[in-house]
Amino acid sequence: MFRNRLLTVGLRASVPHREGLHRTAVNYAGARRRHASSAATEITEHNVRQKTMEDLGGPSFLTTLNWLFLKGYLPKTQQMQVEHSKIYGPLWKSKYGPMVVVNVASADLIEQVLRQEGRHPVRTDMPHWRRYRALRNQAHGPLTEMGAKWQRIRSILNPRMLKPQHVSSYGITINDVVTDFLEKLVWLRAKDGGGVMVNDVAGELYKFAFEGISSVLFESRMGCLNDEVPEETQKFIYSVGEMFRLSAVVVLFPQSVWPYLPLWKKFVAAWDYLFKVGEQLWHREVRTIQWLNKVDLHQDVEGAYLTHLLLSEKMTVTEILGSITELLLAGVDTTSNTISWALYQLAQNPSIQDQLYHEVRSVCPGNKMPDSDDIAQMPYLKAVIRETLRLYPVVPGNARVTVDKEIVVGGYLFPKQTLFHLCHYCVSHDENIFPNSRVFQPERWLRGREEKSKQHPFGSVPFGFGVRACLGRRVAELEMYLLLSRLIRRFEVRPDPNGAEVKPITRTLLCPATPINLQFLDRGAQRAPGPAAGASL
Ligand code: HEM
Repeated sequence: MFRNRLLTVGLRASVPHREGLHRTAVNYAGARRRHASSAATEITEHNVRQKTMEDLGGPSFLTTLNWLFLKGYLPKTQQMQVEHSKIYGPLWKSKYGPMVVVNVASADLIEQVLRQEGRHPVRTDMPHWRRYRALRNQAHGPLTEMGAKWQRIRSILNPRMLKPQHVSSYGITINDVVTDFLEKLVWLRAKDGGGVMVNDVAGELYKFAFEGISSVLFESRMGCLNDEVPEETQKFIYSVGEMFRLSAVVVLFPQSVWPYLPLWKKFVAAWDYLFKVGEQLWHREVRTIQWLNKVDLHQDVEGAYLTHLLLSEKMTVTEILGSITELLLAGVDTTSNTISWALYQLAQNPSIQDQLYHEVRSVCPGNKMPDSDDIAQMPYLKAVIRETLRLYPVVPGNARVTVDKEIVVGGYLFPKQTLFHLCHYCVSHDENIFPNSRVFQPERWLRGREEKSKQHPFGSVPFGFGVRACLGRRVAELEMYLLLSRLIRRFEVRPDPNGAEVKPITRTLLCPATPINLQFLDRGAQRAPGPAAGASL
């Protein structure tokens, strides 16, 4: 009874197909394993019947709870994707409380979903994030807005975030942050690491990423890399973590009980703080602009993203605040986790690190600050980041809702409003697409390699695809390239001799389960630049 009720609630979006469900229940009773590759249609005596979502196999809510809580997959849902795809094939449905989710775990099928997106793709309706904004009268940003309003926001935010000539202008600002971060590493290893070791590199990179994105957005420094991190910055960092942690739990409860949950109050408080910081930074920027009299001059201001938004006068203050807060939120853990994993892998693989070092030294010798033109000549550096994002996709699974039309995927017809979960982690570890998939091999991304030419274009799409893909991709890449190239040029990175293997864990994003501690040794002046990697990406 309980199960039936959940099923009914969960399938509310597919009412037109209920009849199909009953028929299917009879036709397929007892069938446990279903594979999307099986025939698209079922041929009966009288007709050919289109398979629908109801025909898909997958775990019940209780089975899912068992996996999450008893089998212990809650912190490693990325691995649950892999295990479930072994049981159910590349397409299956799971139930999470009242939600039914269709999991898609093959590059072909992910391509089918993404290529059928309309003009206004929706990730999920994120009811809890939207409810907060309604409660506090705050505007939606690119992460939470939908439909034509979302498209309008993106059309305003896109140019200065994605156009190469604008993004490369952030290089100087980011290089300043990188300089401070390298000094911070030196300070940390002297202070707590016996002159070599830096503990919890991901935590330090989190501060780097926060400083990096805020300096791009506001052109002002937050002091995250100071010896003593300002209290409000620490609280912002804490609030982001709390908000993500509580998000995953709040959404499991019916919306009607949210206001009565203590965790809802904490969730609201975390968001309040994030918006408060956004507002403070906004005020600071407005004062600077007024001081510089830039508004009167209407000059083209390269650099500060917020200044540009303010001067363009295309958004209201509330809208700018909504967008800036979401950009801050999206731009920190993503970049910092990715660089942490890249360093972790480079430390384990000295020959790969050497190859990267030689490439950087040959393109950018001495203390020259790399810029976008230099980066363009560093295919190996780019391959290192691509491979890191394949092995550790920071967004391990991405949601997509079919809003206004039915679509066919893997031969199954899905109704409007179907919620798809694209299992990127599972696909980017698929041996058929990436041989030796567990091994860190940047070479597989180098042009001219046979493997590269055979790769499926949707085998690893860490920034998403299409019009709703990551807004911060170019800035994130620039940050990661500048930091990694300068860091490897200056230090030789080695693993913690007493450290155990660091595994990934899913806390909304894919993070290191245990702290990553690494040794940073100054590169000897005697090391001569070696040959460049010689390949191109
Ligand atoms: C390694 C770094 C990053 C990775 C791997 C990453 C990945 C992603 C992914 C997978 C999505 C969802 C795309 C989709 O649904 O198709 C996304 C969305 C988004 N990202 Fe990133 N991201 C990164 C860094 C950043 C940074 C630095 C920013 C901010 C400057 C940012 C801002 C956003 C925003 C605003 C969205 C929502 C876009 C929309 O819905 O229109 N991301 N990102």
